[in-house]
Amino acid sequence: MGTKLVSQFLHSSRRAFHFMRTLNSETRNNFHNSSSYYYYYYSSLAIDTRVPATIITGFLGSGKTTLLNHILTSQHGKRIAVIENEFGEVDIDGSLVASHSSVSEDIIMVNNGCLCCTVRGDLVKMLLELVRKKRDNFDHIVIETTGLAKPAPVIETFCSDELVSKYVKLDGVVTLVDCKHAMQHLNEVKPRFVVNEAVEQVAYADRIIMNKIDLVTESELEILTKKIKHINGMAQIKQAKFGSVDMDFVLGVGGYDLERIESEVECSSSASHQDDCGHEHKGHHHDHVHDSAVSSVSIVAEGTIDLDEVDDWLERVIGEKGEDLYRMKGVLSVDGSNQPYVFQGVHSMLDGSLGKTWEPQEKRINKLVFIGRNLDEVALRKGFKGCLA
Ligand SMILES: Nc1nc2c(ncn2[C@@H]2O[C@H](COP(=O)(O)OP(=O)(O)OP(=O)(O)O)[C@@H](O)[C@H]2O)c(=O)[nH]1
Repeated sequence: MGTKLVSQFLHSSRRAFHFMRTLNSETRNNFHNSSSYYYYYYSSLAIDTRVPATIITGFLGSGKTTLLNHILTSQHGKRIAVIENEFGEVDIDGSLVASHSSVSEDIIMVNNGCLCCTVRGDLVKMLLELVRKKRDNFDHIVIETTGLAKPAPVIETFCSDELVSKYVKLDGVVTLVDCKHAMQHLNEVKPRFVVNEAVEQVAYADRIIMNKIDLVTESELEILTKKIKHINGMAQIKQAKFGSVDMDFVLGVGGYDLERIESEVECSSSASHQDDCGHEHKGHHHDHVHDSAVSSVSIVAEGTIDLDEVDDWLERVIGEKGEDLYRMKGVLSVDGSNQPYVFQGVHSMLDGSLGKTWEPQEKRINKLVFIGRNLDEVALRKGFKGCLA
């Protein structure tokens, strides 16, 4: 357990490559009967030919199919394969989508049942079937989940299934929010140990579409935006009517690409609380909305970090909070290195590499964002401070 993977990586090699680490947490055991660390290396210098996949999620009726139709009928030059996930015997959404589609090669696969629980194996099967038999017919996969799906297991499929992650890469999670009804769902108090799907869908998003803005007032939108940013300070947000957003907002997001972490973390941390070096950053997003068990913590701090310390600290945080730690991203200024260390993670899986060399005039600032349940903000800040060189 004492392996210093981050430091080892930096000290032993200057080549940029990724690592993936899986700790022996309860979460991992649920998905993967592995009881030991699992390291996965591959060169980020190699061209990534894997097919990107987008997960569309959002509460019942929030506009997922409407967005899907918009994607299928927009001019983006991509051939899309769709995996639809519907309860019940009649595949209404599948036929809706098909009738709107302008591209004859669209491939639509439907399964009945919930992708997030009973039929996750089906998702793996469908993805593999697509890439094995029809790879030349499409450039991107879009998966529409049911409104009650928990996104975590679907995301985990891309990270933990070796075959899937060999051929398909998760591009991003796009969450539709029904502005008229979201607050009610987000605030719904669930019995202990029961997940609030609406909150989870927001928490895991890389992109959030606040849909149906025609049905609410400006002030309602403002309050809901605060609520959403409190839960997820990492995602980019756009308001829309009938899912009408630019295609580059939903396709080609690179939400899990280490190369994009710097710009993604930039967005989220610029809206953070007072930082650890004592001055404020604009755009406070944490305005104290009702406490929700799921929230974001952003840390912005000058100074350089000791990689061994960060390694230990992240290992501890993941070990203690793995299951409750939904997403994390960071850019770190490493003591003695002219390249930042960038990382991103889902639960106990962590993926990191060296970023592009700091510009001579660039201010080397550490930026980290955590999204999770019952995060201890004070402890996270303190833990990070302890890593400063
Ligand atoms: N007023 C208004 N209605 C919308 C908007 N976007 C979608 N709708 C309508 O909302 C209803 C639900 O939209 P869908 O796209 O089917 O939502 P969904 O998330 O796929 O629904 P489920 O699959 O049942 O979870 C449809 O009648 C849409 O036409 C919007 O921006 N404004």
